[in-house]
Amino acid sequence: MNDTNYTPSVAYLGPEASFTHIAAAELFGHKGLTPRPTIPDCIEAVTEGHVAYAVVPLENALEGSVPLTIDYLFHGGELFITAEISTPIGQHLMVNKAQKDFTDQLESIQSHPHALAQCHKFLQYRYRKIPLIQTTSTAAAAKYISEQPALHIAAIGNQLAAETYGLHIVEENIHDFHFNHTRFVVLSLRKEILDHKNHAASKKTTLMVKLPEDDKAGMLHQILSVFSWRRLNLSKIESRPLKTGLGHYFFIIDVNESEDHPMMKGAMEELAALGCTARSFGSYYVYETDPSSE
Ligand SMILES: O=C(O)C(=O)Cc1ccccc1
Repeated sequence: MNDTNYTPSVAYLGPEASFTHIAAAELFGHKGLTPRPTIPDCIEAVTEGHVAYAVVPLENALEGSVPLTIDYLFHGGELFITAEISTPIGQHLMVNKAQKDFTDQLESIQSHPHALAQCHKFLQYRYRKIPLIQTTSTAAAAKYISEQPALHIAAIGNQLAAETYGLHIVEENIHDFHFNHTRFVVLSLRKEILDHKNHAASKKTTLMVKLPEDDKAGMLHQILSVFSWRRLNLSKIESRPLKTGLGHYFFIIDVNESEDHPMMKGAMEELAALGCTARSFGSYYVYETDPSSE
C-alpha cells in the first residue's frame, strides 16, 4: 500500500460489488483484487499461498460477529490481522428489471444472513410471509437474481450491486437502524502492519485469551484488571465457544494500543503468569471510510 509499484494479490468475499469488495477496493484499489465465493475460500486462499491478503467481514454494529470469520480466524490460528476498515452499510431491496412491476408477487428474498438480519423489522412488517433465503454474500444474491429474469425473487444488497448487475431498486435503505457499520479485516500469514498512505487511523491489538484449565472464581475479573490498572483501554470483549464442551469459552479482547507498547508487553506477561494462554492476532490500524459516503 505504501509502494505504488507493488500490487498485492487480495482475495475478498465476492462476487463483484459485495460490501467486502467495496471495503477491499478502498484499501488496495482495484488492481490485484480477486473474488472468492465464501469466507473460508478467502481464508484458504491466504493460508495456501495463492494470495497475500484476504479481506473478510468480521463484525457488524447491529448483528455482532460474523461466525464464519471468527471460526476460521481464531480456531485456525495461523493468520494475523494486518488492517481493519469500518464502513457504513446501506441495504436496498432490489429485483430483476423484468420483475419491477411484479414486486407484490415475490416468492423469496435472498441475501447474506447478516443483511437479512439487519433488515429484520422491514421484512417482518412488509414481507412477513415471504421466505428468506441465505446466500454466501449480498452480491451473490444480486448476481443470482440478475440471471433469473422469470423468477419472482428479490435480493438485498448495496447500490453498486444494483448497478453492476443491472437491477431495479424497489426500496432504499431498508436496514432497521441508521448506524449500520461493518468492520472488515485484512488477513495475512505475515505479522505486519498495513500503513495506508491517505488515511489517519488509530491502532489496536486483537488478543485471543484462554483461561487456565483449573479455572478459579474471579478469573475474568483478574484478566480485566491486567488491562485496567495499566490504563489499557479495551474496545471489545467477546466470549466464544472453545468447541471442547458446553460452558468452555475463550475471549476475544481488542485493546486500543500497539502490542509493542511496554504496558502491553507487561500485560501479556501478567496474563501468562495467571496461567492464561494469550495469543496476539497482531496490531493494526483501524481505517474508517469517509462518513460523507454514508
Ligand atoms: O460483503 C458482502 O456483501 C457480504 O455479504 C457480507 C456482508 C453482509 C452484510 C453487511 C456487510 C457485509
